Amino acid sequence: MTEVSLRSLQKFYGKTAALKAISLDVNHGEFVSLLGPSGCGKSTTLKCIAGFEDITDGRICFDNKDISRKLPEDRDIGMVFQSYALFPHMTVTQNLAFGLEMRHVPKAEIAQRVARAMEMVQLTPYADRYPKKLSGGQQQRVALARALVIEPAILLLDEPLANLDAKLRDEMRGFIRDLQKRVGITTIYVTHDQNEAMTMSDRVVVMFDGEIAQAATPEDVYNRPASERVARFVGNANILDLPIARTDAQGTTVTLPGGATLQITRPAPSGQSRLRVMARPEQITLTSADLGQLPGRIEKRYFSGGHVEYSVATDCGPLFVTGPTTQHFAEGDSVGLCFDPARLWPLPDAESAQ
Ligand SMILES: Nc1ncnc2c1ncn2[C@@H]1O[C@H](COP(=O)(O)OP(=O)(O)OP(=O)(O)O)[C@@H](O)[C@H]1O
Repeated sequence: MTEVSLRSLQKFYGKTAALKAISLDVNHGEFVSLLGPSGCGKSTTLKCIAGFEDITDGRICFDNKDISRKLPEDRDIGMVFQSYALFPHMTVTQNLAFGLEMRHVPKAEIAQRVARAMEMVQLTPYADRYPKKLSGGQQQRVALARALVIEPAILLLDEPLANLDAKLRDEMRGFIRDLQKRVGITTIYVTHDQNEAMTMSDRVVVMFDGEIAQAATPEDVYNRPASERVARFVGNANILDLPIARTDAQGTTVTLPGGATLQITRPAPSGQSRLRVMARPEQITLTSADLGQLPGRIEKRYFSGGHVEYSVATDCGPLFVTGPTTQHFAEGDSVGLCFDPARLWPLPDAESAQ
């Protein structure tokens, strides 16, 4: 297991700054996802770590050794891409053996390691098949086995599930995560799918415009976003801009339109007259109009299987709320909204000004 450190890593393509001095430590055996919109620099980060792109400035260290100038083949990395990039004229066995043959591993050992890798990804019955006779998920498992069979120190995965249909993607998510835990390999995973990042990772690194906006556990990124932009990118976020009634040792008290107050016990920025707070859709409950802290009217109702989604018009703007299927509100109904102040998250200063 290897620790990966990016130290003030910069990458320019001509005048385009793809990475603006990013720093990140990935621990031994950790599964870290790079998450962000298209063009934010996720793939560039991965390519720099793999050595497929030269870096402009900064350093990349594996176990504290600077490998920034090493050739890709000397970095001890396994990589899986969105396009499986299997050799079409080789069987599954031959695809897996190729990297080991290139490394002049003895024949008997190749046979053993290939058999073990094939078993790991449950493809033993398909050993003699050619890639075009395999499903997308099976091909992706071959790609994964081919990366792992060389027993690399680090596994890099660039949107490996993007070409699979939704059901297969769900299956492969669990499969990759279980395999990674079993093998214990340090893994960096690129995705623009927040569900994928949240369900698979020990830590999620949210990137915008070549910079790291937050690197934290999935729970922290979701419940305690570092900025309004992170809050809006990761899941649905209701942002309420509320006047501060008072700040004291107990926390910050804000006033909702209509007069109800909420005491926010989490630390809030000081010296402001207003506070922007985030409430996730499932952190707001709907009740009858006379009982809620904020009055509203159901504008839209969407049944989505496990729960119901509502768009509710309020004096704080439209709010997105999810509720249980056992509770029924119809479009046009007057409702009351209740907030749990312990779960409201005050957003930092800098973003409040935007
Ligand atoms: N070979 C290249 N030449 C010039 N600019 C590039 C090159 N590769 C990437 N870029 C630019 O660098 C920035 C980061 O690109 P990158 O591919 O890392 O983004 P990404 O987050 O992986 O996006 P996506 O999710 O669309 O793959 C973008 O502005 C992109 O246009």
